[in-house]
Amino acid sequence: MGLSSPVPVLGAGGWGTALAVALTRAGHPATLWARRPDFAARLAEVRENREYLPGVTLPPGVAVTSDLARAVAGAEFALVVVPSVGVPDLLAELPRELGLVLCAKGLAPDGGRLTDLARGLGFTRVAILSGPNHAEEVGRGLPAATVVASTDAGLADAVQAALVSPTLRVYTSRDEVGVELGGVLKNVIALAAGLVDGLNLGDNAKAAIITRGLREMGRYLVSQGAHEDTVYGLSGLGDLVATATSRHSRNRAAGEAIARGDHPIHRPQQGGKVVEGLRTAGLLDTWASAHGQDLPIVRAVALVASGEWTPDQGIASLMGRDARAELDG
Ligand SMILES: NC(=O)C1=CN([C@@H]2O[C@H](COP(=O)(O)OP(=O)(O)OC[C@H]3O[C@@H](n4cnc5c(N)ncnc54)[C@H](O)[C@@H]3O)[C@@H](O)[C@H]2O)C=CC1
Ligand SMILES: O=C(CO)COP(=O)(O)O
Repeated sequence: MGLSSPVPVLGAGGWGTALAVALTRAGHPATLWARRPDFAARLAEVRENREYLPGVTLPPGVAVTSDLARAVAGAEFALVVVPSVGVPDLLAELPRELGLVLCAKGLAPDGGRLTDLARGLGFTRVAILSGPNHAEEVGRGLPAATVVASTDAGLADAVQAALVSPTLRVYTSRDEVGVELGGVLKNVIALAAGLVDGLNLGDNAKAAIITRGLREMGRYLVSQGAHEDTVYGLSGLGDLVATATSRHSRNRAAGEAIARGDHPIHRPQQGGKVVEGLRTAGLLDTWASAHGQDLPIVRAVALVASGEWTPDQGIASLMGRDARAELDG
C-alpha cells in the first residue's frame, strides 16, 4: 500500500471513527466501512458520527462506504474495529491475503483470542492494536499513546508508520498475547471498579480493585504465554487505569449502573454502545472454572453481570477470600 492509498477502517462505531480521523492526522486517507448502508450514507453526508462519536467532524480524507469489497480493494492491511461479537462474520468475508489489525477488546465465541480465530480462518498477517485510547479523546486529537503488536514485524512497523502523528505515539511490540489479553481483561476489572463507584465504597476500595485486578490480569496473561512486562505497559496497566477511572468508559459506567440497579444486565449493549466486559467476564469465568484457575474478580463480575449475585454479594465474595500473602495470588 502506497502512502497515499486509503487505509480501510472496518466498523464505524466510536473507535473506528476516531481511528479513521487519526489516520488522516498522520497524513493517510482512510475508508470507513459501516455495515448498514443507510448509516453509511448519512455519515457520508453529515460528516459527523452523531450516534457513536458526536462532536468530531470527519475530515475530507475520510471516505465512507458500506461496500466491503470496495473498502478493502488493493489494501495491504485493514483496521478491524467492530465489536468482538461481530468479528467472526466480518473476517469470513475478507480476502485471506489482507493484513488484519484487530482492534476489538474482546474474545472469540469459544473464549479464545481473536488473533487465533483469524489465523484459524486462514489469515497469515495479523496484528493487535490496543492501549489507553478513549475514542472521545483520540477523535479530538488529545495526546495519546498506543501499541501495535504482531509476530509479523513488517506488519507492526507498517501500522506504526500509518498511524503515528504529533498527537498519537504508536509503539510496536512482539507480544501479541500480552497486548491482546490486557485489553480484554481490563474491561472486566473496570466493570468491577464501576461496581465500587456505584455502591459508593470509596477510594480505598477502588484502589484495591485496580491493584488486585492488575495482579489477576498478570496471572492470566502469563498463563497464556504473555511477557510479564507487557502487563505493566500501555495495553495493561495503562488501559486499566484509563478505563477504571474514566468518565468515558462504557465498562466502568455499566458497573456503576448495575450497582445502582438501573442497567439491563442481560443486554451486552448500553444505549447501543458495546460493553465488551459483560460478555468477556462470562467467557473467562467459564474458562477459569474449566482450567482450575483462580480469577476472583472475573468470577464476581461474571456472576453479578448474569444476575446470579447482587453487587453486594460480588464485593462480599472478594472481601471474604482466605487471608494470604499479597504476592501469593
Ligand atoms: N470506544 C473506545 O474508546 C474504544 C473501543 N475499543 C474497542 O473497539 C471495539 C468497537 O467499539 P466501539 O467502536 O467503541 O463501538 P461502539 O459501541 O461505538 O459502536 C459499535 C459499532 O459496531 C457496529 N456493530 C455492532 N455489532 C456489529 C456486528 N455484529 N458486526 C458489525 N458491526 C457491528 C455498530 O453498528 C456500531 O457501528 C470494541 O471491541 C471496543 O472494546 C477499543 C479502544 C477504544
Ligand atoms: O478501551 C477503551 C479505552 O482504552 C474504551 O473503554 P470502554 O469500552 O470501557 O469505553
